[in-house]
Amino acid sequence: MASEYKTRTGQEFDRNAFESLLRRKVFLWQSFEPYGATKGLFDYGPPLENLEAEVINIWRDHFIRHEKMMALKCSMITPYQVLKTSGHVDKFADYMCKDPKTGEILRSDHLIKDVIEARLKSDKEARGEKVEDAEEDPKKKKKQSKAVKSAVKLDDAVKQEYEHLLATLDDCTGDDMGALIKKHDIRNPTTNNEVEPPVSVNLMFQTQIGATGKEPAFLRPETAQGQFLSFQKLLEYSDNQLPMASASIGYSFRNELSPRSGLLRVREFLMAEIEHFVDPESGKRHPKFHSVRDVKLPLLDRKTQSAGGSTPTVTSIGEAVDSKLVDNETLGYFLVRIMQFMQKIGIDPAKLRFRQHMANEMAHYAADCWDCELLNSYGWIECVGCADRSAYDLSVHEKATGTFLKVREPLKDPKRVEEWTASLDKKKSGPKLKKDQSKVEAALAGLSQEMREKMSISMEKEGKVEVSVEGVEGGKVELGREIVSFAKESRVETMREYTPNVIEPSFGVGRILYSLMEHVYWTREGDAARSVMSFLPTLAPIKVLVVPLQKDARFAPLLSELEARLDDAQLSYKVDQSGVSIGKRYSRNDELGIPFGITVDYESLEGKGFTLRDRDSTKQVRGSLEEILEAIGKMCKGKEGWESVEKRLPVFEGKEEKEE
Ligand SMILES: Nc1ncnc2c1ncn2[C@@H]1O[C@H](COP(=O)(O)OP(=O)(O)OP(=O)(O)O)[C@@H](O)[C@H]1O
Repeated sequence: MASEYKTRTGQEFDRNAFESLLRRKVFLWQSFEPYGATKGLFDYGPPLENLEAEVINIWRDHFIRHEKMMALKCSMITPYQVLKTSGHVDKFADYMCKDPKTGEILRSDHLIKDVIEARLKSDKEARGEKVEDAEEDPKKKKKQSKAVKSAVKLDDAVKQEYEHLLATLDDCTGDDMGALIKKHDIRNPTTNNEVEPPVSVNLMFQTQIGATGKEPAFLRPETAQGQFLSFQKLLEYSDNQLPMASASIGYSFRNELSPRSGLLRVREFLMAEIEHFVDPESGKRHPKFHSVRDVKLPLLDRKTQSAGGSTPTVTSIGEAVDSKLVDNETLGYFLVRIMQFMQKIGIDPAKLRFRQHMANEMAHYAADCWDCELLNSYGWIECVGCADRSAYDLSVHEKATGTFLKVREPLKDPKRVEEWTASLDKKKSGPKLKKDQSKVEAALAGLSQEMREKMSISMEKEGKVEVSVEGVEGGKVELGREIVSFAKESRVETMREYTPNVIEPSFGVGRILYSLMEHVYWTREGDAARSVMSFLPTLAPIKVLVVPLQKDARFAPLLSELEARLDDAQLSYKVDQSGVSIGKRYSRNDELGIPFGITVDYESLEGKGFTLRDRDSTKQVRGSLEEILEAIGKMCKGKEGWESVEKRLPVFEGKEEKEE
């Protein structure tokens, strides 16, 4: 079946040819190859390492500099207690099923989804309906074809049940999935073996700090927790002013059960995360929202998805926020800025959409959540998650550590408040409560106003109260009026205290890089062997290719001068002096995505300048060294395009391209 996924020039995308280019040009490979390669771990060679650095530079400029964010570098090794409090120890897990005969581990939800989707697809084929095949992962297709060998028509009721099952799979517990696997006879598609019931496996890599083993820790699964725990320092740095945002670029680690699809699901990956802290009572407005109000975005909302649709509606962010489709201005502002970043690095706008999370995909505390998805040959892939984490993280860390993680700001209009107080007479309570004293104090401090009022009435009537205290024998302590007293007091409140809410755009750099590489890949018309990586000049890993026309010692002084000038201009370059034809040299460097080529020829020796070649059009112009360097410099800064250079400098009718 023809792939739905096309290259930028509308050609069929050939994943094998693309992957072979990535290998040939050492963009990336599986880590530790001589030892048999480790799944889910990749090494980047020079082209990809440089590309990543360029993308990160643009990210820093686009977000950190432009939005005045506070860049942070927090530790990757994270104590157990931090991730226990954040909920990762208990909840950051996936269910797996084991094929008992082969030992293969399958992620339970992926297994169910793959098998049920295969059955639905085969039902469509049996009914003679068109099968949409955006997901062209060959491994997945192979699994699907193994799961269902020939087209089988399903009962209407079964079909409906399957569709419902897929829509609610995210809500399933491990036991639910176990029951589904049994009920629908779901087996390992590769072996057709029955699988063992789902078992929950935490995705964090565990380690320990120091040699005693007494301080368990994890490699962080996200950069966010370090940023939350730096909150008070950030607030001080921003002169106690909200909104404020921090940003962190660093590695995260997830022991994925079944890493697959190359860079898309790996075990160690670079994240770029922003935590934007905002006053919840401000309606989460954003001071710069007016500047993006009219920008249109492709939004695939919840309602469309529940009706089985997958086509986004192009809407201005102003309308989307006004209609509450997007919950608030801050979230909306970030969706626009994410799209603008993607455009800046050369992502194909037709292969980008924002998908709203279904209610069952969001964390219980999240107010709204949108993923920026990029289309590549594996389908639509989440590359940036943009979530409203509300006040959850700061609140839980404050509760667990007693550290003040709130904002305190003066009230414009101080107000008189009446409050019930609960005071312990420590001199008298000490001898009675002994080691439980501090626990009782904490329990009294945690009593609500309503509770304090009720207790004051009990105290009045009975002369004693019973207080629930965590960590004491029996969980309760009886306190008499000689020890504790309740009173209604009036005071003037001058400060407001609140826990900020957090909007978090979280970028997976590897997924973006992979999608970008697919988006810029194409082959020259009529010659599938001549592939090109059309990286924008602003982020191409190498900016200039220098090619002397032939191997000739007379070119040496000019080449040295050229290299010195390129170094001076801080332009990365590669000199290709190999013996092959100039056309071949250009062709093989097009695969590295080098946007410009300078040819040194015999006329150059006579002081008649150099030719400058544009990778995408293969057109050439001629100019002096000054003119050429100026043009390249401007194009690499995004200040000028090739079309305008072509108007300024005389076009050169070179014969290099034909000299294959
Ligand atoms: N195993 C992984 N390999 C590569 N990138 C990842 C991986 N897990 C997450 N990411 C990236 O980090 C970003 C933020 O992480 P987040 O926790 O929101 O992902 P997620 O919802 O767990 O992803 P998924 O549902 O695909 O596992 C994702 O949008 C993605 O780009």
